[in-house]
Amino acid sequence: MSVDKIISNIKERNPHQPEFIQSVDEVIESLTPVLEKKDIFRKYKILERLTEPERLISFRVNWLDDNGEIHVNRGYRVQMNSALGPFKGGLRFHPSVNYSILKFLAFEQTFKNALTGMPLGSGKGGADFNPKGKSDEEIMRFCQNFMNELFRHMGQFTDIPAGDIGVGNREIGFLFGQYKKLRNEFAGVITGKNVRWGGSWVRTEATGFGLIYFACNMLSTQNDSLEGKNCLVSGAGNVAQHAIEKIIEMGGKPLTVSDSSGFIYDEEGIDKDKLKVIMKIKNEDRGRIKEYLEHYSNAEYHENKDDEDYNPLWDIKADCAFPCATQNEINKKDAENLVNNNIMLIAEGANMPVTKEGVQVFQDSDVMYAQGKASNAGGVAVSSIEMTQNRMGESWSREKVNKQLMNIMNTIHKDCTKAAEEYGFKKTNYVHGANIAGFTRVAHAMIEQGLT
Ligand SMILES: NC(=O)C1=CN([C@@H]2O[C@H](COP(=O)(O)OP(=O)(O)OC[C@H]3O[C@@H](n4cnc5c(N)ncnc54)[C@H](O)[C@@H]3O)[C@@H](O)[C@H]2O)C=CC1
Ligand SMILES: O=C(O)CCC(=O)C(=O)O
Repeated sequence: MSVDKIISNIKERNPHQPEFIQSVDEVIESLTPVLEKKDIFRKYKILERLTEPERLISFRVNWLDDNGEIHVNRGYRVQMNSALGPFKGGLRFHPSVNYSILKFLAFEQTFKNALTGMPLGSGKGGADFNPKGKSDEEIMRFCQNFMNELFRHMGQFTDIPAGDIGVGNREIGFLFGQYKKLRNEFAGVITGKNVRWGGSWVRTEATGFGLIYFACNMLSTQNDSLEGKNCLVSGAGNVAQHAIEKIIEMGGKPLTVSDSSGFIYDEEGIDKDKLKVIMKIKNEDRGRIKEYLEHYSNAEYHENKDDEDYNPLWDIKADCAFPCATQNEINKKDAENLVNNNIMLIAEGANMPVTKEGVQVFQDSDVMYAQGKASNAGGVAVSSIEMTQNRMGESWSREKVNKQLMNIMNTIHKDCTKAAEEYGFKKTNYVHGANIAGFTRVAHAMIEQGLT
């Protein structure tokens, strides 16, 4: 069957799932030469099998709000692919969550987890629950009721969830507590746990730190570094906060931070003290990023407007851009603005933050561009390190884990450049490199394990 026919079949089988189709489309151009060169991948129908989850779970989550009113949400787990290890990937709590979003995330996770070189299958889950404005007690009740069903499908050798948008340290605590209660076992079944009770050092920071380690690798191909570079960062959550922390440590200057209402532009740069303020606003007060102005009135705040067809954050002149908020936050016009303003490097902290048309703009330019599959893989890599520590009953030092994270990001960078070159692409074409390297690793495992 031709590659085109494979793709049209996948589209027909998954109507009304635009994000999922987008994520599949994004890998096709990279994989076409691989599928054409290696018959075996077509014979074993690897692409068809990779795009069909091994298992889809959907369930009702009832919970009581603080006024005693009952609410009903929908919970999900997409168990995507277990060729390389148990299903592994985060949980997202956001009103937009549906099968299309979770299947795109789980599909990307397959490539990403393969790239880490660790024994990790792929999955993703979550609920269409909006944590915004909920009390701690409401969040706890929601997490407990979510786990009342999910626990049946998890296990340290089966499926190990973690956090994602709307699921941070607080939620992981409530989810783990309920799992422990239901199963009567203290096991490494969730990652991102507090270091005081089974978590790993550096897991909280890992995605943001890993992103910046990867970007440093990209810059080093041009004999350059982050020192003195102006950086645009979107998001203000886990990934954005720790990306900013590492940019500062590497001598760069973060200029922006954002949430779903708008963004802050601080021309003088966000330093360590300002980052502490952002962390307090977001992690403790659970407030809006606009509150930054109450502390630093020199900064500018731009409120999102419905009628704007581009995001002015991406039109600020800078050297590097790190989208760390959510999918499709950079459209074609944003991508053109970045390129026209001579951005050097874009590395994704978020999953699929650039639309298909935006990706094309980057691919047609000279800008260095890395997709999240490669550049944000540090989070799941340290999750794997947390799982290893849990199984061994050990707790490794912060320095040891951080060093491993750095080594993993260096290796992913090397593997991407090698795979791109092997198939005749430019060495620094990280899009093709990551897709090919991730695909071939998981494809061989699927073939070797037979048609299960
Ligand atoms: N937490 C992790 O370890 C990993 C997260 N990711 C990805 O990174 C991205 C961010 O995740 P986290 O930081 O964990 O979540 P988070 O919930 O801690 O933070 C998300 C941030 O994005 C902002 N945001 C959400 N929608 C937005 C919008 N439409 N416009 C602007 N800002 C918006 C939120 O206000 C929040 O500040 C997601 O794409 C996630 O899938 C990727 C790899 C690992
Ligand atoms: O650490 C994990 O298992 C999940 C990380 C994740 O959800 C992601 O890489 O997008």
